[in-house]
Parts: sequence; C-alpha cells; structure tokens
Amino acid sequence: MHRYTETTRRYALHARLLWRAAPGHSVLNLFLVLASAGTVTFGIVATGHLVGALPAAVRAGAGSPAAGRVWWWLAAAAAAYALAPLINAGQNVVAQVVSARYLRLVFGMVADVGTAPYGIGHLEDPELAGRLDAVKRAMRDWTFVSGVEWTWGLLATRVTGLGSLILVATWNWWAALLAAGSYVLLAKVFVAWIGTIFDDLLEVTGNQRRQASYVRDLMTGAPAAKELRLFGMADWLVHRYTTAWRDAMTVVWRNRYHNLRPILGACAVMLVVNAGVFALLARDASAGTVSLASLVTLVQALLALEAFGPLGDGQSALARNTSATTMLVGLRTRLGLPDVPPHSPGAPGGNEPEPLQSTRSAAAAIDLREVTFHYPTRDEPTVERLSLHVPAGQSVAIVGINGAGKSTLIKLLCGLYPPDAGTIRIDDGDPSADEATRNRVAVIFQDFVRYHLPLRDNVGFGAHTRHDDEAVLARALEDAGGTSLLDRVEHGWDTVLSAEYAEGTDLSGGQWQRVALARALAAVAGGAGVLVLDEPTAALDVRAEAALFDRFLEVTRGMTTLLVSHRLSSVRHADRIVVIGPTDDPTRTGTGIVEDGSHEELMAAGGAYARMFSLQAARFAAAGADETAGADETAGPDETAVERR
Ligand SMILES: Nc1ncnc2c1ncn2[C@@H]1O[C@H](COP(=O)(O)OP(=O)(O)OP(=O)(O)O)[C@@H](O)[C@H]1O
Repeated sequence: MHRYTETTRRYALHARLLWRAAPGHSVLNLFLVLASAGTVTFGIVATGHLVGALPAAVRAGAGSPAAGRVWWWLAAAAAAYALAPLINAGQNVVAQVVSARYLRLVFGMVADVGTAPYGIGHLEDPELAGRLDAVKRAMRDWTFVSGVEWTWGLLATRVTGLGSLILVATWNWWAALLAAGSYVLLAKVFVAWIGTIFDDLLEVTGNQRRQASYVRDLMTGAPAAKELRLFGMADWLVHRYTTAWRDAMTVVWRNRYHNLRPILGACAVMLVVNAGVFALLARDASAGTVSLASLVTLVQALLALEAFGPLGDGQSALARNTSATTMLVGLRTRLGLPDVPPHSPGAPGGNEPEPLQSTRSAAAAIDLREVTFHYPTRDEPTVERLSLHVPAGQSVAIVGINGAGKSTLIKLLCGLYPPDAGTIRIDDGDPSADEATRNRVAVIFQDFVRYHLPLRDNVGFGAHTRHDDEAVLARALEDAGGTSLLDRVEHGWDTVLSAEYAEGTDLSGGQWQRVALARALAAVAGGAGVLVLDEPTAALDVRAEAALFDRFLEVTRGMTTLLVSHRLSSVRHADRIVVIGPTDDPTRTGTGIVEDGSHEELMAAGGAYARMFSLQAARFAAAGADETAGADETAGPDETAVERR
C-alpha cells in the first residue's frame, strides 16, 4: 500500500518541479494537452456518427439531407484527426522548453547538495556520497530527460482516456468504471513494480555500482593506463568488474522476479473485466438497445480506455526520473535544504551567484580553545582538547608525524568541519558558521586543485572581488616567484592550464605549485587575514621549498601565516613552531600540542623537534649537500618528520 501512495507522492513532486521550472510553459502545455484530448475524443464521436449516418444516406441517395449529414460528420472527423497532430507538435515544442528549464532547475538542486552546506563532512559520508553519485548517474541517462518530455504525452493519453470513459458511461456507467478501474489497477501495480526496480538501482546498489564503474574507468582511462600494463592488471580488473557488477545487480534481478506476481494478477483481472464488458455490449447491440453508430463509438472508446493502463516506455522513463528526483529531494531535506528551491532558476532572487563581500585584509588572530574533533567514520578523536592562540601578524609552522592531524587542524580552522567540542575563532568570528569569517582564511592544500581554466582564474579565484584586477594577479604571481610563467604561456593570463584544450598548456608540478601559491597570495587583496600553506610544495626540491617558504614569509610579513611541512628546515624561519601529535597525557587519544616555541627555543630545549631537526640536517649533510639547507628530501616523510617527545 505504501508503494502506491508513494507513487502519488512522486507525481506530486514531479508536478511541483515542473511548475517551479517553467510555470507559464507548463500551463500552456496543460492547455494543449486538454485541447489534444478533446480533439481526439471528438474524432471518436464524429466517426461514430459518420458510420451511423451512412445507411440512411445510402438509402436516401446523393443530395439528400441524410447524405449532407454524412458529409458534415466526415468533415468534422477529418478536421479532428488533422488538428490532433498539429496540437501535438505544438505541445512537443513547448515540452522541450519545459524540459530544458526543468534540467536547469534539477542540476542546480544537485549542485546545492554538493556546495550549499559549507562543511565537507557530508561529501565524505560514504552513504550520502553513494546516493549523490547514483542521482548524478541517473540524471546523465537519456531516460531522465525523456521522462520529463513524456510527462505531457502521458497526461494527454490519460485525459483522452477520460473522454472515452465519459462516452462509455453514457451507455453503462458501472461497466465503464469497471473497465477503466481494471486498467488503473494494472497501471498502479506496474508503476510500483518499476519504481521498486529503479529505487533498487539507485539505493541498494549505489555504492557497489560506483565501485564497478570505478574499476571500468580504470580499465579504459588514461590515468591508470601505465600501471595497468606494467603490473599486468587487465585480467584481474575485468574479473573484478564483472563480479562487482553482478553482485550489484543481484538485488535488482531478485526483486524484479519476486514482485511480478501482482502484475500477473492485475493482468488477469483486466482481461476478465474487459471480456465481460465487451460481452455486455454485444448483448445490448444484438438486443437493439445500442445503435450501429453507438456501437462503433463504444468499441473505439472501450479500446481507448487502455489509456488508464501502463503506458510503456514513457511511463518507465517517468518512473526512473521520479525515482531519481525523490532521492535527490531526500538528500536535500537531510542537509536542511528546501526540498524544492523557492525560486525558478534565473528568476530574481533565484540561484544567481551572490557577489562575495570584500572584507578587511588586516591580519587576523586565531584562537582555538579545547578543540576536539573526530571524523564520522572513526571512533577515536583525531584532535583532542587542543588549544592554540596565534596573535595577528605571527607566522607559525605546524609540524608533526604523518597522520598527526595537521591537515585536519587546518580544515577545522577553515570551518570545513565544525568541531565536536571547543571553539575556533578567527578574530571574533566562527569559521564554521560565518561566511565573512571564512573569507578571512586563504588556504592552499597539499592536494590543491589544478583548474583546467585560464591562468587568470587559477590565480584570481583567491582574490574574490578583485578576480579581474590584473595588477593584483600579477603581484600575486610575482610574489609566488612565478612571473616567468607568464612569459612562457602563449596567451598570457588567458591561457587555459590544460593540454586537453586547443591553445591550452599543462604546467610542471613546480609551476602548478607557484600558481597555487599565487592564488593564496591574491587572497590578501580579496580580504584574507590568515594565509595557510598546507604542504603544497611537495613537488619542489628541498632548497626550492625552503627558498619559497622564506619568500612567502617575507612577502606576507605582518600577515598571520600558518605553514605545514615535513621538512623542518623549510619552516625554521617562522616566528613560532608548533609540534602536534600524540601527547603524554594518558587521558587523551587524539592529537594535542607537543612542543611550542621558536626554532631557537625548541633547539635549545633539546626535545623531539631538536632531535629530528638534527637528524634531518645530518642526513642531508651525509648526502653531500649544503648543511645549511638542513633537511633530507630523500628520506621518507615518516623518518624525517617530528617524532613524539
Ligand atoms: N576524511 C577523513 N575521514 C576519516 N579519517 C580521516 C580523514 N582525513 C584524515 N583522516 C585521518 O585523520 C588522521 C589525521 O589526518 P591528517 O590528514 O590531518 O594528518 P596529517 O598530519 O596532515 O598527515 P600528513 O602529514 O600525512 O599529511 C589520519 O589518521 C587520517 O587517516
């Protein structure tokens, strides 16, 4: 029963989406649907009258009033049958407009799920990510848009069926209701069955199918092509793909056959009822209570009641579409977004991008108090009761072993995750709750994005409102040590940084890092008061990284800066070095602050930092390099990083 009310709920949602996407065109199409249905029903009636008038016309001969009636009905039927395709054509044109706007609306709704919540925790929730991926895949399938276009055809068919129902009811109302009801029953059972299949495809198998697709993409894409050949992985991947796909589809196949019984039952009911109704009509016709004209009309009308039944591909496409939109709306409500956006796309107040506000660019203070955080997929906290105050204008290096939580700390600082306990403040603002505060922090992460967009955007994205100010961008690129890059790319700021585009170009790892650094520096002009580099310099050699960090500290003097690196020599010139990791406190499992001070202070203290710094310097010296560089880029990060005190 729930399944049948669910179908009604889905159609109601579909109607709301159409209305929100294109209200005017939807009304126009509804009008055309009614006109089309009226024309077809009139065609049936006119044909019936035409056949009914023929015997009298034959008897009375040409030129008689009876023959005149035949001509009249012939003209009426012809007009109806000629008009119907014209109306349908018009309706198809309008349907295209509605579909285009509908797609725009729904794609916007999907984008909201990804971007509207500022934090990124929801995108890392495997269950939610699996569903979102399933919705995106469903929307890319051609049936999604054809489901929208079919809406009007299906509606027209149903309304035409209504006309036929009225015609049959003029002969025998209960027979009409019985016949139509048997088709309705079949349609309901069919839609529920097909809806379950599509839900299974989306929900039950979302993650498994995602895995199968991932393996398929590995086999066919460029990124894994080298390893795939070198390690001879092809056969293994084919096997993995087929088993993952089969496992994913088993649920669907099982449900498909198990749920067939109600459909067979509904088919049997429909056949028996229709046989009975036709028998009744035959009895009335032979008894003379139904004229020849009425018989012709009623037979056509009874056959046309099929319009209330399952409507093939169109109905399947619509079921698939509504299954995906229902899941999408479920995701939106789960994230606290309105189920359907309050405005049509492009309408005033609709989802036009809001201009980002330029804010102060003075250095900001950072204050973390007793911050505890654990990832939803983990039981233990990653950061526990960590307190850190960074006064405005100070440069701080955050160092620690692999997995100590350095990046997590930075993500908390940007508000990408809200802490479980404690407070994080940038000046007085909470970055997880306040957009203006978030705009005060500019970060370049280890895995920064290489945008396949012009150089201008790659740098300018950091600068918010000053995105198009070439002087700002040029200054940022210069400060990042990337001025020569501008001379090397053929179309200057407009060069697309991807070889996949005509006249575009790719960059080396080091060049990309300078572009990313320039993006962070451009953010100062856009209002950032805290600059963070979370190891975006891994592709640079040790000297280049040290030089770049020194330069960064120089050009950002007076700004609040945080530097994260494994190479202790690279960050030695920061005002202050904070070592994070597991603490000696047995009541804590998460990361806390282990050491805190300037390079000189920590070296003098002779703790973990001093030991690891000396070790790195010694290794580097042993490798024959300049000792003053003081770090070993050849050692693994675990070896070179700061150990627990
Ligand atoms: N999205 C996530 N979901 C679950 N656990 C995570 C997630 N991101 C990081 N972790 C875990 O949290 C811990 C801290 O990770 P984090 O990336 O902050 O460390 P890090 O100090 O920056 O490491 P590295 O020096 O290797 O970059 C690690 O144990 C890591 O496996």
